[in-house]
Amino acid sequence: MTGLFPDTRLRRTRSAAWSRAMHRENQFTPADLIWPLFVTEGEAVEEPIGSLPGVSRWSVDAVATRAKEAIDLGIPCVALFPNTQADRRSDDGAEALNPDNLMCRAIRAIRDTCGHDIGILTDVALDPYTAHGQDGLLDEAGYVVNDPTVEILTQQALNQAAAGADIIAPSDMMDGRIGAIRRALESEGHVNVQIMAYAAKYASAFYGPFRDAVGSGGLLKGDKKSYQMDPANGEEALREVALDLSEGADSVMVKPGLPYLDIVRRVKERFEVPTFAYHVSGEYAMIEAAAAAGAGDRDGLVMETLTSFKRAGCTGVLTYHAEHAARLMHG
Ligand SMILES: NCc1[nH]cc(CCC(=O)O)c1CC(=O)O
Ligand SMILES: [Mg+2]
Repeated sequence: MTGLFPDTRLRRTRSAAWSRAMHRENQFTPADLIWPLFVTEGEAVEEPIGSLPGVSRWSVDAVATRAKEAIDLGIPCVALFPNTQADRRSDDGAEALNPDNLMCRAIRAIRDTCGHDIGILTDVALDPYTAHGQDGLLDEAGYVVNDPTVEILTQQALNQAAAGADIIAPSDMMDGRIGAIRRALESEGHVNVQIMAYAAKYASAFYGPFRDAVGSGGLLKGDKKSYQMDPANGEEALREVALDLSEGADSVMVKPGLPYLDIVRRVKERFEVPTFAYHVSGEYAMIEAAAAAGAGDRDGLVMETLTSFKRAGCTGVLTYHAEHAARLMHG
């Protein structure tokens, strides 16, 4: 092991840039990024999102252009989130099953423009389509019912796969949905469509700007604590991950990111499977607010944060900083 001072001086290997580069244990690369894109109606539309400075909603044609840029930046995957018009939302979220909904049109536009040079990840949950902003169906008491929701989510996943999605990412936290979706994908011939399970997703205060972005924030009454996890729990996250893997998840996600790096580390060490983190909207907004207030250097904050995800054991990170970080890495 390590000897004593002065034989051992840990500052020796830090004394020059070449040496620091040589001894660096983790390196974040553009291939570690998943770029989230919000989709809205119209053509040639860019709508800035107030609570997410620097992030916009894009019309379908513009989303395809962004995906092309992702390829040029070496980003392997984009994640799509639709801002469904109010008049297409309903209590049962039926728009999620429409083969011509915003999500499906965006998938097809990206495929037309980019072929198979980029992965398309699609979120499975009903909140962008429900009039009440919850991720599933409600009973009379307003409780989100599990099994009937899983049936709709399964149809939603098939709808996305039929449109050309590569990775189905259920973010709803219903029990049993991974197995149901996997079986349905297999029986419909989508054997190579992956599932990235939002396995350990917490009922977090960091999702606010996202709900503005997809237009469900103002609609949501109450909270999501009857399905998303209690931020106080760690062992339960390992059970969630174990179940999703046993049901056929190809990779798992921990969400949010920074406040849950301990969970990332425990999942990675316990299961040794591809493990992703969702660096969520409120975390992005926090960094942007700090930089805008002069409390830190934006580029430094962004790259240090992304590197911390790698160090914790992440295979990759879904982040609103994806485009900016990729440009920084390309110099
Ligand atoms: N199923 C919805 C969903 N998918 C991704 C996010 C949040 C992502 C973010 O804050 O960036 C949410 C919000 C929620 O659960 O209320
Ligand atoms: Mg679960």
